Amino acid sequence: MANDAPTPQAHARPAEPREDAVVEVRGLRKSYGAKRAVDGVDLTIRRGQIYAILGPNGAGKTTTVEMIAGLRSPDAGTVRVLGSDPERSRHQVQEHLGVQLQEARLPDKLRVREALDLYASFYPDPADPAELLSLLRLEDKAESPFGKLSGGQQQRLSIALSLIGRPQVAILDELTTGLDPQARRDTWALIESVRDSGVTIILVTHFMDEAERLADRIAIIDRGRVVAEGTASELISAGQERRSLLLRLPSEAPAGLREMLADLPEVDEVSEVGAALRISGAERVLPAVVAALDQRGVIPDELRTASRNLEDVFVELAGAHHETQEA
Ligand SMILES: Nc1ncnc2c1ncn2[C@@H]1O[C@H](COP(=O)(O)OP(=O)(O)OP(=O)(O)O)[C@@H](O)[C@H]1O
Repeated sequence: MANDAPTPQAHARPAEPREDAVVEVRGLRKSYGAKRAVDGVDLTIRRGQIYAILGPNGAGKTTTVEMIAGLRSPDAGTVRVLGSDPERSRHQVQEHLGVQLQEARLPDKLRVREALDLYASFYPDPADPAELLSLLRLEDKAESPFGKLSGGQQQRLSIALSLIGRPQVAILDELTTGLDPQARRDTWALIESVRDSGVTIILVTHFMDEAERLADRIAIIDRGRVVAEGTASELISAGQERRSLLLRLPSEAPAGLREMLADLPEVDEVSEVGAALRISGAERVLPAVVAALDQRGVIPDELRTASRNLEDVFVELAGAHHETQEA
């Protein structure tokens, strides 16, 4: 936090409060030296939602939620959590906000029950640790030291700790990174039950399947800006004029066919998906590919249209410069 010199917020646009908005962010900016990490972010998060902040590594997600949690000072912009500024009304906001930040580690020897009791002691009216242990299916691990828990159990404990103060809003950052597929699915089910118990959840993730599966709304953040916002189906259906198809060529297909398809004016992108090619492009990409194959006497083993998913949206919006950004 060395670069967090407090700066005036004189140019911030005033927040327009909305009735059921629990988090309102307007014109949020934050730089680290010359690096603009967050570059004018607006967000409205309503009560009872799972709201995903989705973006590639380094997009500015963590910096954004750290400002929502009052852990970093914005250079400009406003944040309201339950109507209050998390920096100026730190205690008031922290009482209602649970935060589970990326890769939070506890001392290896600290036992699960001790960790819950310790965190509970920070709050005037904490949740019952026994209830949380049962909600997170950690009852039989209550006496286990943190260092002896599996990755999934450690993750569940860190969720439990973020919920111990009975928060109205919980921020969960990179929740399922490093978990195996079953543990991820278990964690997703758990997050849904936490949302159903009335907690608004801000889920920071770079996993598209996680956002698509869990979130009521999604903000896609790229290079410090919100590049798209809506429900998963809204994001997927915007841009339907683009089409994708899956093509499996016969083994005797002439060499150079892939390059020939990539050069068609209707084709934007050709990528490999297992043994097949995924071809994306303009509305007329399917007839163009069929005609080009027919002209060369190639009969495909398989050719079908592919339904668009959040990954396609993400690649279109944030994918193009992702690698250069990381370099
Ligand atoms: N304390 C810091 N000092 C300097 N630069 C930082 C600091 N924290 C983050 N950055 C830079 O700011 C940009 C945004 O980082 P941030 O962690 O907010 O992104 P992110 O989307 O959460 O990515 P990740 O998932 O990789 O954490 C990145 O380029 C990062 O390198």
